[in-house]
Amino acid sequence: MEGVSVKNAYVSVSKLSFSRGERLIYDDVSLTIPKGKITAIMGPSGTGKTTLLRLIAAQLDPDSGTILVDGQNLHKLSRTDLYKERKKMGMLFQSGALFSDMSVAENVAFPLEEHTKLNAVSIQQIVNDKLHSVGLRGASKLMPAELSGGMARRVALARAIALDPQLVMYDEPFTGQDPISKGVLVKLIKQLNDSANITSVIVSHDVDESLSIADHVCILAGGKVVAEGAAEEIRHSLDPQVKQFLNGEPDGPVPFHYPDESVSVPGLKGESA
Ligand SMILES: Nc1ncnc2c1ncn2[C@@H]1O[C@H](COP(=O)(O)OP(=O)(O)OP(=O)(O)O)[C@@H](O)[C@H]1O
Repeated sequence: MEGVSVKNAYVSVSKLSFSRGERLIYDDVSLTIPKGKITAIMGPSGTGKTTLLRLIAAQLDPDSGTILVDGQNLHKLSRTDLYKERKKMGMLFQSGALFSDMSVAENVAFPLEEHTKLNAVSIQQIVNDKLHSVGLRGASKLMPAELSGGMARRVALARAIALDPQLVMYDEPFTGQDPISKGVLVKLIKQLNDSANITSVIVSHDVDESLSIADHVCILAGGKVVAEGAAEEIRHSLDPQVKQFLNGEPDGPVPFHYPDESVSVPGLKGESA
């Protein structure tokens, strides 16, 4: 199912290979992230989903293959041009904690102060708008330590969209959130995607939450794309690997164990006994 043709690609990954030391993370992978839609990237732990986001953002370079973002190969750009292009991307990484010594408003203002020449009044207006869009305008003066986990994630989201990005990448946005916060985040991601015509990519283990808003789904395992297509198609897929993943079954075609060369079974590449 690799290399599904999708009209209006915002990100096109073509024949991507990438290794970390001896470990082949991506083996000739092609996939598409459609423009203006929400794409969910799913797959077992350690497959390389975060790595894929870092490759798309050109924080890492492919060993071979190409990644085009809005038609541009970011990996070939000069540092200055790459810096400009990165401003069009918002990233909400798991590790993207708020600055603890800055208020909520100062956190959201930070990218605007770093990357624009806007005056303080304009910055304040944008900060208010962004906080309003995540329902936290009233929290602008609070410090991160005064926020719940769900509120902190929403502030981080307001910061990620401060520069009006065309592409927003969310790495495990729902992790550690209670069901209510998860529901709020799901709605927010969908709302932001639709209202600002953003292209969104969600990397997540939360199958139900991701599938509830995804238009396009890509399931990765063992260095390959095991399934890619419309969310509806994937949900009804009869492919055993897809079913194993969507149903959270520990045993199936996708190995549970991290590859261990010392006990690998001949003929089963990347699978341990
Ligand atoms: N900086 C690094 N140096 C070496 N190996 C790394 C580095 N970062 C990640 N890896 C390895 O690359 C592989 C893919 O990691 P990645 O974080 O992309 O997986 P993931 O699918 O996002 O996992 P999870 O769902 O558990 O977050 C893992 O085997 C990991 O150990």
